[in-house]
Amino acid sequence: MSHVADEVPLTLEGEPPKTLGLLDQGALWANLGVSLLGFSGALFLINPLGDAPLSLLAALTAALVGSLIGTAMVGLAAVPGTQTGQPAMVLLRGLFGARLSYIPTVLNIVQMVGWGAFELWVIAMGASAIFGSAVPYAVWVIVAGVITTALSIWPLGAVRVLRRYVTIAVIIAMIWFSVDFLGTARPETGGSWAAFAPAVDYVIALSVSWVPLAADFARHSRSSTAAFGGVVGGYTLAQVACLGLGVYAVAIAGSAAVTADSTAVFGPFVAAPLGALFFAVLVLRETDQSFANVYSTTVSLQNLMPRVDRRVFSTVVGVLTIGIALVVDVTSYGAFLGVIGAVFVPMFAVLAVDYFVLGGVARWNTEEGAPARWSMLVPWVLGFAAYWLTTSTPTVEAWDAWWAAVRDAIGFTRQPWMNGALGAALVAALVTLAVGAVTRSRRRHGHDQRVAG
Ligand SMILES: Nc1nc2[nH]cnc2c(=O)[nH]1
Repeated sequence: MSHVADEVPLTLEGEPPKTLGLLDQGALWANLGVSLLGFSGALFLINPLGDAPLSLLAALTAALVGSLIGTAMVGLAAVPGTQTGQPAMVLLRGLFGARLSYIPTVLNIVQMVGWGAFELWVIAMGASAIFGSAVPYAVWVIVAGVITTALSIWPLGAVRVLRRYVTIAVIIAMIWFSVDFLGTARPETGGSWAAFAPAVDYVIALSVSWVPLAADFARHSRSSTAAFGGVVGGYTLAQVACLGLGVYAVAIAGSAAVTADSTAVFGPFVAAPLGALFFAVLVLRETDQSFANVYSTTVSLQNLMPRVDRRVFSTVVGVLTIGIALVVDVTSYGAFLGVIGAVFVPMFAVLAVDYFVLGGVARWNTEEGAPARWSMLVPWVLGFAAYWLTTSTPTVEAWDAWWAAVRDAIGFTRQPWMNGALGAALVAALVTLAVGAVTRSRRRHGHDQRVAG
């Protein structure tokens, strides 16, 4: 069924090739960890509350701790993909049953298309920072969208290109900018650790946005160790480097300027000696992010329509993300994308506990007729609620006020060290264990009655 040797089969029915080793996974995830969006994100890392800047050491420690916690979750979501050979949304058939898995699948498609469009926007803004206004925004969006679509049609080839050529070019560019920025700037840091927990919170949120697509690539891993190690090692190293560089870039550009316009952070990169050249490497490489999103949308659509050629989906989704990036103000999508973790983090915590702890690995049913498992919705919904009870990320006023009222009603006080993603994962995991214990004791009781009768 495969149209190219060692490529992903065209429909869900083909056997996925297991060709990605630790270096391939590490290269993929290291490239996903360096993001043009991450440079301006350093603003929130250094001063997440707006009035208590961290010291440089505190900020870098928060970047490391938050990345390790976040990527541990992404890594756990990846391993069942390696073991079953199934993409992320198909894995959810084993958790909820085939029909119920369509609900998170549709949500995932909406968020991945949003991320894809957001990435095309940031690529176009990065290119405009290099070339000025001579080339219109729309042209860059279309060029980036076409590259993204091509990469999505040859996904394993794309990962190989990342490993062989792109990673080394990105490392050189990052070192180049580090040497230049360290010589030019003093980071705008304070001396405090007071906002350490909110800074970790922010970095966890950056990392866990990748939870829903981890298995889409891990299904091609040679081993679970390669998948888990590639995610945690590659992404953590790269994200800490990206945020660290961002701290200096924000200092050079001025935090007020970056607060007013996040793309102002690109200025210091372009202004560095040979900066346009090395920044072009980072901008071109950003297509790995839009590719990951478009490809993940493609395989998610195959959970709904398993026999449709994935190249058709990739082309349609590629065109759709181009269209959205051209006509919608994608930055308004940003807030929605930041909080979608509330849906997927508890869901994958339920999956991890059911799969690894409650023996799911031996009975995981990813068939098209997998029966519904309504009981698994309970820990998911409670984990979702726990996210909103514990998070300090503001969203829209009415929604935040509603959750503040719930907190009051149940007498729960949110502490500054609490984290939405961790709270959601913990509650979802514990409730899954409880549901598992009840189900097991019911089954045993039924068995005893049958034996007695
Ligand atoms: N899923 C996803 N998460 C992200 N986090 C930062 N950028 C992205 C992206 O493009 N997709």
